[in-house]
Amino acid sequence: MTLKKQSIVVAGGGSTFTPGIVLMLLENLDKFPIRSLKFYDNDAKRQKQVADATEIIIKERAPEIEFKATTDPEEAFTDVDFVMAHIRVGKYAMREKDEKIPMKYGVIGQETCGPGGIAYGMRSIGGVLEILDYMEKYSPDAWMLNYSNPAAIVADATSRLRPNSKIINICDMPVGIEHRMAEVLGLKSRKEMVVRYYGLNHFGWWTDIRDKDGNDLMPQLIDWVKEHGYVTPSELEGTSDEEIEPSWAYTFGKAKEVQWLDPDTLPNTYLKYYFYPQDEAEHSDPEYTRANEVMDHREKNVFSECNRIANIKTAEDAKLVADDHASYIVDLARAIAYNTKERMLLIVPNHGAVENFDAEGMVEVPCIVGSQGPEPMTQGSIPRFQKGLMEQQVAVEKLVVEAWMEGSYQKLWQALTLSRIVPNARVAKQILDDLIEANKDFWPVLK
Ligand SMILES: NC(=O)c1ccc[n+]([C@@H]2O[C@H](COP(=O)([O-])OP(=O)(O)OC[C@H]3O[C@@H](n4cnc5c(N)ncnc54)[C@H](O)[C@@H]3O)[C@@H](O)[C@H]2O)c1
Ligand SMILES: O=P(O)(O)OC[C@H]1O[C@H](O[C@H]2[C@H](O)[C@@H](O)[C@@H](O)O[C@@H]2CO)[C@H](O)[C@@H](O)[C@@H]1O
Ligand SMILES: [Mn+2]
Repeated sequence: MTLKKQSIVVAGGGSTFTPGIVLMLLENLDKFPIRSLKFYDNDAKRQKQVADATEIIIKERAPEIEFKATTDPEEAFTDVDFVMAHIRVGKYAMREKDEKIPMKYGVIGQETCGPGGIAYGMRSIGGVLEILDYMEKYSPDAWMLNYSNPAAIVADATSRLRPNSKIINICDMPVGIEHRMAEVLGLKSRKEMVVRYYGLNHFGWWTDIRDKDGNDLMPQLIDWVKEHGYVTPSELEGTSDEEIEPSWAYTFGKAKEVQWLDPDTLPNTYLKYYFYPQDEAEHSDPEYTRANEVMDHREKNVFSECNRIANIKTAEDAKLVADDHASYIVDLARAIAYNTKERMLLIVPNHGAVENFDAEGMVEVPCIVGSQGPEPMTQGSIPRFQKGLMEQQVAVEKLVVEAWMEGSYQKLWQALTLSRIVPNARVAKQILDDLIEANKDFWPVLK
């Protein structure tokens, strides 16, 4: 059967993750053929560096694909089937502030959790809605597959403000962890596992993991994780060929302490910020946070490699890589384009998938994905511990969205106060007032 050729726009063309997605798209042309690839960004200079390298990569590996990079929404969003979005409103300069401002008050600052995530959410909602609106104006039948963070807040905002839009919010953390689980189990690929999982984004638990024959893999995994977290055997032995930065190594190790809270399940790594916020604050350097690490490593590496490719005019020895992050979004696009019915974890309206949880909460659960989009799979009732945590966290996320919609200072103060990461309402207010000052070019005015 001949597969229909697809037209893609990557929104946030200047993202450090764009080259990985391009490479993954090129590696999958037999399963997901492409006729047109476009980049869209509101920072022409940043995007051009990635685009110049991409132009060379495409010329060498798939010259039949039409490629264009633009800052013009009409040109970008006209005649597309998929928008693959990963924008960062305020870029790393604002991520650094999200992380450092809470630290002034001894509170951990994080990209997607606690006060940092709340600040980022208040910037992202408008940017993501703008892109969604461009898509619906210029290509009303297209789907938007959105990685832009903080995915939990963005997903709640898009489901409330654009309830009929074809947007699916996604996260690569579960597939990143599943990749590690597969290594612990000695499997060739994470795709050999069938999982049950529930939670909010960056706030969830695996309840069941089996191989394709139905054999239960949980006992073996739990035995490993309670001792080593998600550090892999080869990392323990020092024989791993996957490069990992110290902060991620610490996170994967810390997961064991997170797992102890519920010995029957396996947790998402991000729960460490909610269970051990003081440990995280103590472990962080307020002068050099993850944003600094990313700017010094991933951003430098990706942009210097793109610039090198553009200078030597060949990508034959390119050192850019495609990982689970890229394979996940390409698999999702393929599932929709060709009705593959792949089982994938996605962020969707609950509507009963978690039986005893808010029907309007955006939950992360396994879904069967076909040309109509995701069909969530029911995960049953959840225990009181997880339900209590999720009720509190979903209220934080919904209050942020309401604060953005209504321009409400009070609701944002409530959101910060309700976050498990913030110790009390007074500290919440101090952090909020500093965040308002730092975000005056991005947030709606709060009254
Ligand atoms: N959901 C996930 O699991 C997951 C995983 C990895 C990265 N991410 C997210 O992907 C995004 C990109 O991450 P990164 O580290 O590569 O960031 P980055 O800063 O390198 O790239 C983001 C790009 O977005 C552009 N941008 C910002 N606002 C825009 C707007 N309004 N319209 C168009 N373009 C805009 C910037 O100019 C920049 O080029 C972030 O939101 C990050 O949190 C999500
Ligand atoms: O601090 P960063 O920018 O490196 O990462 C923050 C993101 O972390 C998760 O994505 C990881 C992923 O889990 C890992 O397997 C690998 O692919 O790197 C990704 C990005 O570094 C998380 O899911 C994202 O939401 C965060 O933005
Ligand atoms: Mn994520």
